[in-house]
Amino acid sequence: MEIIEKAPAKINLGLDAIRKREDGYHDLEMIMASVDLSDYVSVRGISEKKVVLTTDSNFLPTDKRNHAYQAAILLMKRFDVKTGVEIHIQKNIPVSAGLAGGSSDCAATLRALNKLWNLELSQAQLAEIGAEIGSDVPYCIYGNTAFVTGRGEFVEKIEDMPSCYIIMVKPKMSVSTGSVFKALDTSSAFHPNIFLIKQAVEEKNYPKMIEHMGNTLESVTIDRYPEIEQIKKAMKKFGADVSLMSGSGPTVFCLVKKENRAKRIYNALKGFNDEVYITRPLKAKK
Ligand SMILES: C[C@@](CO)(OP(=O)(O)O)[C@H](O)COP(=O)(O)OP(=O)(O)OC[C@H]1O[C@@H](n2ccc(N)nc2=O)[C@H](O)[C@@H]1O
Ligand SMILES: Nc1ncnc2c1ncn2[C@@H]1O[C@H](COP(=O)(O)OP(=O)(O)O)[C@@H](O)[C@H]1O
Repeated sequence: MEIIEKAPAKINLGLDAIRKREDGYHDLEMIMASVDLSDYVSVRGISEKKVVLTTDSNFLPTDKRNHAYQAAILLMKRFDVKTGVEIHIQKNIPVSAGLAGGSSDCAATLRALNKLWNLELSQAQLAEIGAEIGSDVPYCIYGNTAFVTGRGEFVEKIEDMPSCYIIMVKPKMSVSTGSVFKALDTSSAFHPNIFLIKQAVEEKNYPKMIEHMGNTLESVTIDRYPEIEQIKKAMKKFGADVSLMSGSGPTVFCLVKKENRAKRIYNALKGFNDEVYITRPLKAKK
């Protein structure tokens, strides 16, 4: 039996890194939203007790460094599964981009294996297991628009973000999340008001949402890669309502309400960037 799970990318509409904790992680407050750009993870049971991972991407490890591989090994050990699995990742989300591609693949693998191995784990249990692999995995188990706190393990589903077009630019460089957090000084950093972004999303108030969107990590990554600021400015110049870096970067996204303007911005950005995507927010299944 083959099971295929969709693994969507996320953007951070708001990210506040509040303080560094004793364990080295940071306490965060985030508004996250899934977008319609997805990897696809397929799993197929095999009789031999092993994990075999393949992918169509040249940029991914296929061994224990892969988050999907780690998910399979963790479930296998914890629930004493006697058989094995072949995992294939169809990769569409850019890697090390601030879009949580690896975490989403991990979450999709957990969901798929929960079905394949009849483990009957709840979303909360899958999220708890996923937190052992990465901070963004619990959110990726739930997906859609959410208010996320702690290290990333507390996830509260909220209303879908207002309908709009999202244009994303992935600059060439890759950014290590750990190195960005290391360079962050929370005492002097900008702290967006996440409560107001959350309120705006709940009220479906697009103007209020874009007014308050912000990301504490943005200036850290921009200090290292000033071209992120240039992309942000270009997006605004071409007519975007708001532009922001996602997560630890380097992907920059902008939002716009009107389709014709979204297409114009996409085409203008394509003129001087190789990797540009036009997409929309994913809607929660009712
Ligand atoms: C910043 C965010 C925002 O959505 O996204 P990305 O830019 O990675 O997409 C996430 O919090 C990233 O989550 P994830 O990529 O899973 O991080 P992890 O593998 O758990 O951690 C990588 C490193 O980032 C730092 N880290 C991560 C999460 C957190 N709350 N505090 C931290 O200080 C730690 O130094 C850790 O060693
Ligand atoms: N399935 C996967 N997809 C993407 N990256 C993965 C995966 N498994 C492990 N990784 C590793 O995780 C790191 C972060 O990748 P990714 O999740 O794409 O970025 P980000 O956390 O910035 O959104 C990279 O070093 C990558 O090699």
